[in-house]
This record gives sequence, C-alpha cells and structure tokens, in this order.
Amino acid sequence: MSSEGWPPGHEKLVLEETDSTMMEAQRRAPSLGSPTWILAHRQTAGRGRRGRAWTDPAGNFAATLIQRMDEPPAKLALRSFVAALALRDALVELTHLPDAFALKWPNDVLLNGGKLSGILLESPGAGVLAIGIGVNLRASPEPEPGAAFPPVNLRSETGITLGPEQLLDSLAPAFARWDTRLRTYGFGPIRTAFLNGVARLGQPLIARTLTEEFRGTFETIDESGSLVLVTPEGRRAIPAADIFFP
Ligand SMILES: O=C(O)CCCC[C@@H]1SC[C@@H]2NC(=O)N[C@@H]21
Repeated sequence: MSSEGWPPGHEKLVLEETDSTMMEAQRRAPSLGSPTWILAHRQTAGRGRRGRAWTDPAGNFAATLIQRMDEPPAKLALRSFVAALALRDALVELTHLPDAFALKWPNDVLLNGGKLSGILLESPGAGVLAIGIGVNLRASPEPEPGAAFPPVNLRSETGITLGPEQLLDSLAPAFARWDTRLRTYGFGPIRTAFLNGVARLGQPLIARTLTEEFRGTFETIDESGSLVLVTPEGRRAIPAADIFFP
C-alpha cells in the first residue's frame, strides 16, 4: 500500500474475470456515483488503442478508473499524461528503480526501452471518462506484427514480482495526486514532469497518424499536449499518432 493510502471517496471493485474493464465501466456508467477503480484478474476481451486487442496473461494488471468529469474533451484528453505519470510513479515507488522507466508520448510507460503498459481513454457516456491501464507485470503478450516496441514484463526485466492489487494501491493515490495538480494548476506542471521523463526528447522520431507519416526531431510537447516535431517542411504539432524510434 502506498504511504498516502487509498484516495478518499473512491471505490474499488475487484473482479476475478470480466470481458474488459472498459466494458465493465461502460455498463456501470449510467448509474455511476463515486469515482471507481475496476480491477480484473483476467480479461477475456481486453482492448487496446485503435481497435487493437489487448491480451493480458495471468498475473498482469488490468484496471479502469471511471469517473464523472464535466470538462471539455481537450481537457479530458490530458488525463492520458496524468495516467502515465501516475503509473510511472507507482512503479518507481514499488520497485525503487527510477532509471528503469521512461515515458513515451502520449501515454506509454517503457521499461528498459520495451512496452510495459498501455493506457486507453474512452468516454462511455456524456460527462464520464474511463481510463484503462494494462501493465505486463508477469508475462508479455505476443508481439504484434509491426509493433513499434517489443512487449516486456516487469518480472523478467527486473526480477521483481508485483501483484495487481499491490500496484493498484499505489497507482490510485498517485493518479489522484497528479489529477489534483492538473485541476489546481492546469497542464503546466504535468507537461514539465512529462518532458522530464519522456524518451527521445531532442532526437529523431517517426509519428504515424491514420493517414500520414511525419519524420523529424522531437522538440517538445505543446500546451495542448500535442507532439511538436521539427521536420524538413517546418514545425508540426501532432495531436494524435503512433510513435516509432528510427
Ligand atoms: O493499446 C494500448 O496500448 C492500450 C491498452 C490498454 C489496455 C487496458 S487493460 C485494462 C483496460 N481494459 C481493456 O480492455 N483495455 C484497458
């Protein structure tokens, strides 16, 4: 358990099995009261970004935070940075390995350069945000063809075994802490912290959107959370893309 304890007013629901914690969140959205973390020990139909499947072998972490948030979509989307920072903090707190983890725009946490986790934001109803987080604690899924980063897992990379509930008990207060910073001070401190921990700042990147590919130097993340690349055609601010390291 984190030294801060479980965030006041938040509920925790632990399921042995579900199709997807995102689906579980969607079913609960209409009657949602307090912010709720839904953890599943097994998902039979986990989903990733852009319609991809997310497989989590036994012992991995799969959870969704669902809460009411009456904010414009652009501000809601900044929770992806909040989630990544919170996950990085929770992992550092539990492993004491601050240098092993890096952030990848917009919301991945890398371990020794491999894909350790995935974060997915959805809105399962008006004014409701669901943030799904998967972490390869004990086993790596099969790499997808063409995957930018090989999946890695915490146990084989570090020799450390964490339980899903142990991670949740650090992640929930870490998320609440970063979320409070966003609400109080705006995106500035989140952006600064993310830039401090992000991989490949100042180095070449490839950003692929659904329709285009941009190659350039990773200059910064702007005030709206977009990736800023300096390309041969000039500076480009890219709101959403998959990132590859050339
Ligand atoms: O594609 C990605 O990188 C995002 C993956 C998100 C996976 C998590 S696991 C918990 C939650 N439930 C799901 O079905 N997906 C998210």
